[in-house]
Parts: sequence; C-alpha cells; structure tokens
Amino acid sequence: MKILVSDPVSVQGIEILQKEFQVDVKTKLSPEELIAIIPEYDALVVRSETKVTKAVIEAAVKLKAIGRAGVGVDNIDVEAATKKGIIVMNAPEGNTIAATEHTIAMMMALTRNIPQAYASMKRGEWQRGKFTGVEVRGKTLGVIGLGRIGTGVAKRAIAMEMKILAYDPFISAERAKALGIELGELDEVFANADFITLHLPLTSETKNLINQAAFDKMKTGVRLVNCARGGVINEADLAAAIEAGKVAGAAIDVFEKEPVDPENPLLKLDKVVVTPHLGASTAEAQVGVAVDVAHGIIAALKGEPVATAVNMAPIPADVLERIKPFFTLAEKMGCLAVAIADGRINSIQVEYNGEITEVDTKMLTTAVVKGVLNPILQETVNYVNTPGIAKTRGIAVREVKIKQTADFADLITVRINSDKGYHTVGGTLFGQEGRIVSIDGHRVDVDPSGWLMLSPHINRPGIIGKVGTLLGQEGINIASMQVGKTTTEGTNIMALGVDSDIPVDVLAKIKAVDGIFGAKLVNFNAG
Ligand SMILES: NC(=O)c1ccc[n+]([C@@H]2O[C@H](COP(=O)([O-])OP(=O)(O)OC[C@H]3O[C@@H](n4cnc5c(N)ncnc54)[C@H](O)[C@@H]3O)[C@@H](O)[C@H]2O)c1
Ligand SMILES: O=C(O)[C@H](O)COP(=O)(O)O
Repeated sequence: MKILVSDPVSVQGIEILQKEFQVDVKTKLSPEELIAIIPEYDALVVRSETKVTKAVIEAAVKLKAIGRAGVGVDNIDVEAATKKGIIVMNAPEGNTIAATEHTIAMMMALTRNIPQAYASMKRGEWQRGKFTGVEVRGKTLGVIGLGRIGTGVAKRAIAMEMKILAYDPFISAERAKALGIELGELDEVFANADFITLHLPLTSETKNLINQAAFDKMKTGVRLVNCARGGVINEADLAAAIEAGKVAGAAIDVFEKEPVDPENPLLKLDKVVVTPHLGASTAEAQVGVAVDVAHGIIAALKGEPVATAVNMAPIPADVLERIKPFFTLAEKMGCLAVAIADGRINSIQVEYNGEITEVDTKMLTTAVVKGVLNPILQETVNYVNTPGIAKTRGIAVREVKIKQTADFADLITVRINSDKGYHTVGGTLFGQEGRIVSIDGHRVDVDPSGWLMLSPHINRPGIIGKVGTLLGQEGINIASMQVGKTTTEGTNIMALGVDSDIPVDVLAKIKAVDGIFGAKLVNFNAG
C-alpha cells in the first residue's frame, strides 16, 4: 500500500509509516497535480496547507484514510470523504501546548508592543514612550471555545492573575467552575472582556462570528487574539474596528486565506501583530502530531479502529485499551456467522457477557457487522461506512449486555437472523488470543485464522473418516480438527482447519455424505 504525505510532516512520523508501507513525500502540489496522482494512493497525510476538496476525494480510487497531522480538519471535505467510506482522522493532542503557549506569547506581544518595538530598534530608533503597553493582571480575558487550547490558555492566564470569562455552549458550568473559570453567554463575553482569545473550530456556525455587530458589543479598547482559524473573524470588519479606535489591537496567527494576501488590510495596521500560522510550529508539537497520525493511518490501513477518527465516534483511550484485544475476534465472528447463515439477513444481535459489559462496546458491534458485510460486498467496508451500509441494506443491529456469565470472564455471542432462521457464534479471549467457543450451540475451541470447514452431522461412526478421505483424495491437508457437541442428542459439528481453499465440487461431495447436514467454508484471512 502507498501513502502520500503532501505537507511538511516530521520525519519521526514518516519513519513509522515507512516501516509498514511505501511513503511518497510530495509537498507544494497544485490542486491539479494532487488530483492527478491521488488515484495511486491508499492514504494521504496533510497539515493545513493541502486542500482535500471534493474533487480530490472523487478522483481517489483506493484512498482509505486521510490523516491530518494537527487539529483543524476544515481543509478536508469530511462529508465527501465519509460518503466514500474514507476515514478522516486528526492528531488533536500533539500541538495543544504549542498553540496554547503561542497564544500567550501573542497576547503579551500585543499588549507590550514587542514586535513594533523590535522593528523600531532595528531601524536604529530608541523610542521608549511610543511603546507603553498595558498589564494583563486584573484584566478580564474572554475565552471563546473552552476546549484543549482554550482551557490551557485560561489556566496560564489565571496564573497571570487575569479573570476568565468563557463562552462554550458545549462545556458544563461544573467543569468550568472546577477550573476557576466563569462561563457566560457570548454577548456577556463581548461586553466584559478586556482581551478576547478565540479557540473554537471554523464551521458554518462560527464563520464570521467576530464581525462588525460583535465589535459593536465589545468594550472600547478591547484587544483580540486569534490562534484558532482565520474565517472566524471577519478581517475587513476587524481592520475597520481598529481604524475606528474601537479595538486597541489584535494578534493574529491565522487568516481567512493562507498564505496571506499581501494586500490583506490587517498587514497594513501597526496595531496588528501577525505570525504566519505558527501556533503548532514547535519541534515537540510537530513530532507529536506526526507520530500520532502515523499510528492512526497504520491502524486504518490494517482495518482497525482509529481512536482519533473525526468521521466516526471517537473512542476514549481507556475504552479503546479495554476493547482493542476483541476487535479482530469480533470481526472474525461476523465473518463466520455470515458464512454459516442461509437466506436474506435481516438482523444481527451481539450479546456481551462478563466484564466487557462495563465499557462502551458500540465499536465492537460495528466490528462484528463489518465482518458480516465484508465477505458479501464488493465495496470497501470499514468502521466509517459499516453502520450506514447495514442500514441501507435493512439489516437491524442490536446490542445486548448481560453482566452475568457462566464459563468465561468475557463472552461475545453473535446471532445472525435471516428469513431462513438464525445461527449463533460465541467467542472469547484466551489471554490475548481470540477463540471461537461455540457454533450454533456446539462447544468448540477454534482458532479463527486461515480456512475452516464446518459441517454439522449425525453423531455416528464413520462420518469423519469419509470426510478425511475425500479431502485427502483432493490433496487438501487437514491442519486441525474439532468435533463440537450440543446438548441436542445426536448432532455434532465438525470444524476442520484446512491449509487451502476447498473447491465447490469437493464441498458438494462432502455435503452428499450420508449423515452430513451441510458443509460451509470460511476464509478468516479474506477481507
Ligand atoms: N494556530 C495554530 O497553529 C493552531 C494549532 C492548534 C489548533 N488550532 C485551532 O485551534 C482551535 C481549537 O483547538 P482545540 O485543540 O482546543 O480544539 P477543541 O476541540 O479541544 O476545542 C474547541 C472548543 O470549541 C468549542 N466550540 C465549538 N463551537 C463553538 C461555538 N460556536 N462557540 C463557542 N465554542 C465552540 C467546542 O465545544 C470545544 O470545546 C481549532 O480551530 C484548531 O484548528 C490552531
Ligand atoms: O489545526 C491545527 O492543528 C493548526 O492550525 C496547525 O496547522 P499546521 O499543521 O498547518 O501548522
């Protein structure tokens, strides 16, 4: 598989990817060049420079994952990617400290006129009176967006004895209180803040949030810091508010259009301190995001869930750690269930017993459904599109949790229902190894790997021998053998691990053996 890295990404991340896949680093591609080469690639890694538009996604043929080495995914058409089943992930934590510290640096540079004083001295001047600033101590800092960076900035500003008034509709008052932060409505922040710092994403809702109408509600002399996203502030309105004396100054790291247009009115104003989108540009942050995204891309290309995917529900790290060992097993159970099912599948039930019931198992259920769909569909089935595909095909998915368990610490039972009846598959972990422990109520101990032939039959002498002979005549080696019994009198199931595919005509001969009810072949390594 091939990965394209189209923005400058730290070598530590690239080296992780290179251990598993071929990696091409091609930066500064034009939109046309990207569209021309994207069909070759299975994954794409970007920062904020590459615009992953709908046209790029439509041109992609094999693309399975897009990794953003950073936070903002506003340069990626996530909706188009989701429709195509492409996982989009970011690396949300690696650059938090970098952006937090840059925000504080920008606020202090703004309030003490450091860049202006620097430029003046470099011109050979010594102007002390011109650059008198204001202190931040005792001032109110309005924080709009109290996520990772907003919280980090607030904590540091509290240490500088600032009062924090924050607006974030998705943060509870309790959480804010615990941090020593007062939450208010947006207009309250506008009306009371001496400094306002933005830490929210650019969305259709937040675009132009800080416009002329917002400036009208602010204190005269307010200072603004934006290290979030350019489009959140209307740049023309900000320039006008500064020229009108309403806003005392602004520190801006991010712009509506990047690279910034030299004619941008903000560049012409002395009261505006600017940096070229440097919030995440520290050595530590770049290694952090590159390494995080590399691990996410590898997981996605291996068909594993990605904790930081933005187009599927993110999985908290502690939950992922708990459920991770079950993923492969869950998918293989789905694969086995569909192989033994007959007729039109209308629902899948996944029952969890034991300690596993204590965590969110939705992603494991998705893994089971992915395992069911993968062998029967041409299209790529992954963690992003599985729920949608099941829904479109009218397959209802149900999760049942019963903490009580009889024989195993944890047990997963998949029941696949069709218009011809139902089948069940039970599985558990022996240490870290997944095992199938029941098939249609027959107790077995099957390693779900390679080829497995399943054949329910009457419990009477001679049947297993006949099957062995038939396979031997065809040169098919039996690697392992299990006979599972049920409580139902006289019915057993043969579970034969074989070293190769069993042709359809040979399976037909096995089915024709007197006393055999059927024969199905499962390829656990497919998909
Ligand atoms: N300048 C840089 O180089 C740089 C570096 C890192 C992140 N960023 C940007 O900073 C921003 C914040 O990043 P983060 O890691 O803190 O993200 P985050 O997801 O942790 O926090 C974003 C917060 O914004 C809040 N929010 C969403 N919509 C809102 C609205 N309408 N009003 C108020 N709050 C709203 C969310 O509830 C969330 O708490 C993002 O836009 C990110 O792209 C910039
Ligand atoms: O959203 C982010 O992570 C930052 O804006 C950083 O962007 P960059 O990776 O292009 O520096």
